[in-house]
Amino acid sequence: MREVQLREQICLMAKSLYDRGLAHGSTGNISARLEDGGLLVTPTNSSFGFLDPAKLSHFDAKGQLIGGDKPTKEMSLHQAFYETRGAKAGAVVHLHSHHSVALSLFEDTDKDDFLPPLTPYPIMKLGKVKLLPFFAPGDAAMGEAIRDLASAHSAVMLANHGPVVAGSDIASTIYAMEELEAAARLAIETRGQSVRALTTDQITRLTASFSA
Ligand SMILES: O=C(O)[C@@H](O)C(=O)COP(=O)(O)O
Ligand SMILES: [Zn+2]
Repeated sequence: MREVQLREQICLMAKSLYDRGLAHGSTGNISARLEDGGLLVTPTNSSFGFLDPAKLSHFDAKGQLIGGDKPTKEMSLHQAFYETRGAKAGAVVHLHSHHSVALSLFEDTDKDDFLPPLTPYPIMKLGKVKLLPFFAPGDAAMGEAIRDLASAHSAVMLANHGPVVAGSDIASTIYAMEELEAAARLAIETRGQSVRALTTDQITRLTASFSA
């Protein structure tokens, strides 16, 4: 996708998240790869509801900031996904979406498989979501934690903070993020009740259609 179109798409999709309450205030950040290897990134302290395509932070393929406003404080987090996932990574999205954050607060949440296997789509679109410990926002140690996973997960949940999803392009990454939030909501709403989860065999078959 050309730079002008990508700028428009980032702002349009961010506004859609904001309008539906998936991003509030100035929370969250988005980055997306340009055809020349550079990156477009949401500026720090910007609101998804009011992004200006012309003001997105612009990095060249060498990682030098060459235009736009000051980038998100989470650049080390985003960079770690691009470094470890190579050509598979075309976009990275981070939110503070409500139900995902709520699910990360429970002591008994599975750290290696954050979402309970209740429906197919989260498994097909996200694989296993890794629950990482709490890091202060902007802490470069988050990038190290992502590098330690060595591309085994395309989605992680930062405990007491929010989810981060990497994908091949901006649209599919945001759709996968929405799936994560919907699955977390279902997990919260059915918590403590006697529900029929997917079986191990069903999960294995669904996992086969996802490649991290
Ligand atoms: O939680 C935070 O502070 C950041 O992770 C965040 O969501 C927004 O920070 P900026 O992208 O620097 O505005
Ligand atoms: Zn955040």
